[in-house]
Amino acid sequence: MSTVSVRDVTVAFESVQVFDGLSLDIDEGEFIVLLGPSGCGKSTLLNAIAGLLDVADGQIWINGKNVTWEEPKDRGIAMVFQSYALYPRMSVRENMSFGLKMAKTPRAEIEKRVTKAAELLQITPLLDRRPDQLSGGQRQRVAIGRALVRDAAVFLFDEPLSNLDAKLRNELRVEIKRLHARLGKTTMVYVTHDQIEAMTLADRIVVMREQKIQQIGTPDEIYHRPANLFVAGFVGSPQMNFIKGRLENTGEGLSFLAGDRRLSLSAYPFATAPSPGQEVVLGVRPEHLEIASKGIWQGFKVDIVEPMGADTIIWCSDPIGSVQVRTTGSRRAAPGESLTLHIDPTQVSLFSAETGERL
Ligand SMILES: Nc1ncnc2c1ncn2[C@@H]1O[C@H](COP(=O)(O)OP(=O)(O)OP(=O)(O)O)[C@@H](O)[C@H]1O
Repeated sequence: MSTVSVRDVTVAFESVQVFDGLSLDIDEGEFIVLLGPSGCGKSTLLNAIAGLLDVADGQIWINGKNVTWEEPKDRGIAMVFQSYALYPRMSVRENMSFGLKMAKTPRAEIEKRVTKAAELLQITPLLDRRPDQLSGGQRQRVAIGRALVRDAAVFLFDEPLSNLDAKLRNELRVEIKRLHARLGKTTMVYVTHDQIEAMTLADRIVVMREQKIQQIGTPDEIYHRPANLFVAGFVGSPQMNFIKGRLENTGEGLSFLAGDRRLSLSAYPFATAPSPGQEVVLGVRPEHLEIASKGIWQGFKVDIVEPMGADTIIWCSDPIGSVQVRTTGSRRAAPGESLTLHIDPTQVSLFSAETGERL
């Protein structure tokens, strides 16, 4: 059953139309991440689900109920924003209780929920402190706790970790994942432009660009079978290598050709019927360019070597374009050295040069 259903939604800001009939179904208990560059419409979509802005057309359903015209507080959702927005003069306990008090929840029930949320987030020892006596990470935990006590079926997060330093962000990311697992059936919709957060947290990622959904898929699908050149280039660091070329029928069946480089595509799982002569872009992840002792892709010249600890990134140049190779941390190479690369054709992605769509 879908917990959140966005049906053919259009949003307009005065003269600017943001979505034109956007639809998305989110299942009960799913962790959905909305991922995309600044301005792609992630927050607008989240705010439309939350009821913080009106839709011009279409419907929003939450828990089997049409909530398109319901107030945010009546939608069965809880939100966590980038800025914690805690009340500075109230203790953590009071901050977490405030919304429930306003809703006239009985005192014993408030106490029970705050105790449980504090335990889940490991902030019980902080309950009597004020926000200015907390670190950034602790404040964001309190903000999550304040959402948690609402016992909502759907949690909406808008870049909740982007104000934190890298170490805290990693810690809290793991906490959020653990929280989702513990809560079981709670649906989470999480906005970020950080692909690591998206890959590690999501059951499914929704990749957006210019207010349109580009692809919806598991992190594995998004990473290994990107639907188009945009998704392929946006997800993955270092970025996927792109090599321009064309499809040709050779003695080995259909092949990719770029300059005098050739790759047999007999094992490539084409999603659409390929046409020989077609201009294409070959996409290959840096970790799928293997340094080999022999092979047909010889003579790639090493430009720069970046030792990263766990792995090494080697930048190579070639008449067909420059590529980045990800190899083991202990591998070294000298600038000017010549490398032979092996590519497994089942690990590559092919895109139409004309449309950018996956072939
Ligand atoms: N109040 C508004 N009035 C006019 N245009 C708006 C308004 N809010 C958002 N937009 C436009 O809608 C588009 C989507 O914005 P949105 O904030 O949803 O993007 P985003 O992906 O969340 O970006 P960011 O990561 O920078 O927050 C942008 O082109 C933005 O300029």
